[in-house]
This record gives sequence, C-alpha cells and structure tokens, in this order.
Amino acid sequence: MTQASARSLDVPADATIPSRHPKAPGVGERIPPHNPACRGCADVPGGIHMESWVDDDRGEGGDPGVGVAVRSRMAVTDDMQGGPGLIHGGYLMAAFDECLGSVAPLVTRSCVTARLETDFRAPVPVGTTLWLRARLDGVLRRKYFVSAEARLDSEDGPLVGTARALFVQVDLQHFLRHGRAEDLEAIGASAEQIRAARG
Ligand SMILES: CCCCCCCC(=O)SCCNC(=O)CCNC(=O)[C@H](O)C(C)(C)COP(=O)(O)OP(=O)(O)OC[C@H]1O[C@@H](n2cnc3c(N)ncnc32)[C@H](O)[C@@H]1OP(=O)(O)O
Repeated sequence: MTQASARSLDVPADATIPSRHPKAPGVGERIPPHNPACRGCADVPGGIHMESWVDDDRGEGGDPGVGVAVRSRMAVTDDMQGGPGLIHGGYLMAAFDECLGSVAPLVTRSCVTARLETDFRAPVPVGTTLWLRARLDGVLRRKYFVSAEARLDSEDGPLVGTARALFVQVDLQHFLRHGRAEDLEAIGASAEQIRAARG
C-alpha cells in the first residue's frame, strides 16, 4: 500500500458502522458540550456557539437507527466575517470540525481530528444560519471516517459546503499529556495525574 492510499479519506472496504453507544444521547436529543471551555460547542465568549443534536441516519435501505449522525446549527455572526459580508472560510471549517467531531463520541470515547477536507461550494453571508449534518461512514481500528454537508438557513436550504474527515480515537492520556495543566485541573484532573501522564 502506498503512503497516499494509507492516509486517504476514502472509507476502507473492510470498515464497519457500529451502533450508537447505549449511554449516548438518543435521536433528537441535544449533545452537551464535551468541554465547558470548548470554543466550538460551549457557551463561551469568542466561541462559534454550535448547537448539535443526535440525528437519525436512515442509510440507503431506509431502516431507522442503522447509522450514526449529527445535526448542528450555527448563527453566522459579524465577528465571523472574512470577505465583506461573508463568512471567513476558517469559520466554516471550524463548524464542520465541530459537527463532524460530535459523531464518533456517540460510539466511542474521545476522538481528535486527524484530517479534514472541505469543499466551499457557495458563499455564506453574515446574518444567515448554517445547518450542518454529519454522518459516520465507517470505522476501522481507531479510525472514524465521517462526512458532512452544510446548508443555508434551513435543513434543506442551498448547499454551501461539504466535508470529509478522519477522526482518530485517543485515550485520556492524550489530553493529560498535551493539554494546559490549569484547563485540565478545571475539569477535574489532579496535578498528580497530569505529572504521571507526562513522565
Ligand atoms: C474530546 C473531543 C474533542 C473534539 C474537538 C473537535 C475536534 C478537534 O478539533 S481535535 C483538535 C485537532 N486535532 C489534533 O490536535 C490532533 C493532533 N494529532 C495527533 O494528536 C495525532 O497525530 C493523532 C492522535 C491524530 C494520531 O496519532 P497516533 O495516536 O500516534 O496514531 P497513528 O498511529 O499515527 O495513526 C492511527 C491511524 O490513523 C492514520 N492517520 C493518522 N493521521 C492521519 C492523517 N492526518 N491522515 C490520514 N490518516 C491518518 C494512521 O495512518 C493510522 O492508520 P492505520 O491504523 O491504518 O495504521
């Protein structure tokens, strides 16, 4: 296998689609912030204030509950401006990262973005609302392949962007080893745990 194909975002033929974890929120339920300081999903100054719900991915056969999906909403505010009156592309990518990143934790523990590919299909004016929908396309070992689309002002509004991503499952050590100590302590990690993780 070449290096390029090993790192592709194409879903491998032997990937599977596991069910939602029994303790995960159910279809239609709001997904709570994974970190009270997250600039993606928590209600903090400077954040994008994304709201997300578990969606029902009916899959090609139309069977309810066979897949795992997330629906998200984000108001496009003045402070997200790039071109005059238009969203900065980085904010659209942040919106995709947050929506896509909410899918795998419905199945497993924490995952982080390893790769994110975005197609900007149409300009997004400030003052509109973005509606995003992401679904789990396949899982292989620690790798979670997901894809999403973004629409303007309603769930079936004009398509403004699409994205594919790979999330890699990590354990608590990832955060203990790399995160800023005061932020880890604010969510309950002890100084001892942090020291131990860093060796
Ligand atoms: C709590 C939830 C938070 C969610 C917040 C929203 C999401 C985010 O924005 S997370 C923040 C941004 N992301 C990051 O900071 C991640 C930084 N990167 C890393 O920490 C590491 O590179 C990490 C964890 C992704 C992978 O490292 P590591 O654990 O050593 O795994 P590694 O063995 O290299 O890779 C595992 C598999 O993924 C594949 N892979 C890793 N990176 C990539 C990539 N960029 N492209 C394609 N494939 C990749 C590898 O090829 C390997 O595949 P295989 O199983 O077939 O051999």
